[in-house]
Amino acid sequence: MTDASANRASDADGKVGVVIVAAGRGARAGQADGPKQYQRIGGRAVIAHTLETFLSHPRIGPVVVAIHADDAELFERAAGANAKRVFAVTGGSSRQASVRLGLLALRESAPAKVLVHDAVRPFLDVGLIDRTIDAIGERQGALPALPVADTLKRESATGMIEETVSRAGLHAAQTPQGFPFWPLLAAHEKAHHLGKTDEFTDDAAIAEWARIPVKIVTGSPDNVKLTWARDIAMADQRLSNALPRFPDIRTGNGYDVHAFEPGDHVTLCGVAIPYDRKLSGHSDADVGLHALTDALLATCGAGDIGTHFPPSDPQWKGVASKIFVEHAAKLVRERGGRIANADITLICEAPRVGPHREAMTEALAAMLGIAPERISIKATTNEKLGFVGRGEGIAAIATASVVYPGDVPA
Ligand SMILES: Nc1ccn([C@@H]2O[C@H](COP(=O)(O)OP(=O)(O)OP(=O)(O)O)[C@@H](O)[C@H]2O)c(=O)n1
Ligand SMILES: C[C@](O)(CO)[C@H](O)COP(=O)(O)O
Repeated sequence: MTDASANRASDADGKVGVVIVAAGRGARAGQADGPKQYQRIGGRAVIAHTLETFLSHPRIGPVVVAIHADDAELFERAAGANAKRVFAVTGGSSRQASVRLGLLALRESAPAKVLVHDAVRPFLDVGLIDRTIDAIGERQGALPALPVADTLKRESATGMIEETVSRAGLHAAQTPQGFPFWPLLAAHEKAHHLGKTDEFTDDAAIAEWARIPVKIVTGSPDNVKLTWARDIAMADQRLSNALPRFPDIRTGNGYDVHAFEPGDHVTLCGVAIPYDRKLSGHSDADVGLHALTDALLATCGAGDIGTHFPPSDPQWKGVASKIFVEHAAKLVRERGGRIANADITLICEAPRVGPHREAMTEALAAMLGIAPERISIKATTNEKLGFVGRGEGIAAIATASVVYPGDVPA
C-alpha cells in the first residue's frame, strides 16, 4: 500500500475516485490455482488489465482496490508496479460489503464522484468510463447497461417454463457504475447499519433503494464479466488473437561441390545432360539436389544429407539423388511444413544449363510437390577463377523457404 497522500485527490482537481472490488472467491469459475481476478489472460492477470485502464485515464484520481485477506501476495504480484499506485484494503464477505469498505477508504480523499467496478471486467474502455462519469450528477448515479437481447423465460420449480417475460425496457447492468461519492457512501452505510449487508448485487440497486436516481448510459458489449472458466479461456483467446503474430517462416541454405571425372553426362537437378565428363560421387553426384536436400533439412533442424544418407552406406551407391530430396521434403511435411519456394544456383563453366532449365524446374516441382513458379534454377560461371573456373568440378548453392504451423514462440 502506498503513502495515502501521494494519491489523494480532492474535489478541487475534479478527479474521480474509483473502487475496484476484487475480494471474491470466484467459486463459479472454479479455478484451482486462485480466484479469477488473478488468472492470466493475454499474458497478464485479469486485474492487471483492469487497473491499467483506470490508472492511465486522465480523469481518474485515487483508486482503492478491495482484496481478500488471503490475497495480498497474489495482488502484489498481479498488479506489479501499479500496486504502489492504488490503496489496497481488505474486502468483505459480499460484493456489497467490499464496495462499502472501499468507499470508506476513499473518505479521506473525498472525491466528488466515484466509480465502482468489478475487477473481473477487464475489457472496459476509456469511452465507457467517460460516458459514465459524464452522466453522474449531484444526486444522480450512472449505470452502463445494454438492452437485453434474448427472449426471457421464467422457470418453474419443476424445470418447466412458467412464463415468457417481456424484455421491453430490460437492460443488463455492467460496471463501472458511477455516483456522487457522499450519497453512495451514505446509502451503503445505511444498508450496513440496517443489517442489509449482502442483498444488493450492484450499486445501482443500493442507489435505487436509497432513492438516488440512476441514469442508464450505453454499455459496451466487450465489457463482459468473467464469471465462468469458459469466460476466462475466451478472454485469453481474444487477447492472444489481438497480439501481433509472427508466422513460423524458416529459410535453409545448402552448398555442395563435386569434381569431374571421365564420363559422358552429368546429372543436374534431376536432368541428365550429355557432356564429355561426369561428376564423381557415391550417388549420381547431382550437386544441385544435394545442396537443396541440405537446405530443406536445415528448415527443420534435421541435420544434413550425410546424417540421413551416409556415403559409407553401400545402399546409396549410384542412386538417383531425387530420393534424397524427396526424403527431406517428406520430413518437412511430417512436421506440418509447406515448402514456399526453392532456389538453386549452379556454378560451372560448362555444360550450359539454360537449355535444360525448364526440364529441371519440372523435375523439381514433381519432387517437392509444389508449383513450378515456386522453383528457381539459375546458373553462373565462376569467371574462370578457382577450381570451378578451371573446369575441375561444379558447385551449387540452394535456398529453401518453408512455412511451419503456428507462430514463432515469444
Ligand atoms: N465478497 C466479495 C465478492 C465479490 N467481490 C467482487 O465482485 C466482483 C463481481 O463478483 P462475482 O463475479 O460474483 O465474483 P465472485 O464472487 O468472485 O464469483 P463467485 O460468485 O463465482 O464466487 C468480482 O470482481 C469480485 O471479486 C468482492 O470484492 N467481494
Ligand atoms: C455488479 C455486476 O457486475 C452488474 O452486472 C454484477 O451484478 C456482479 O456480479 P454478481 O454475480 O451479481 O456478484
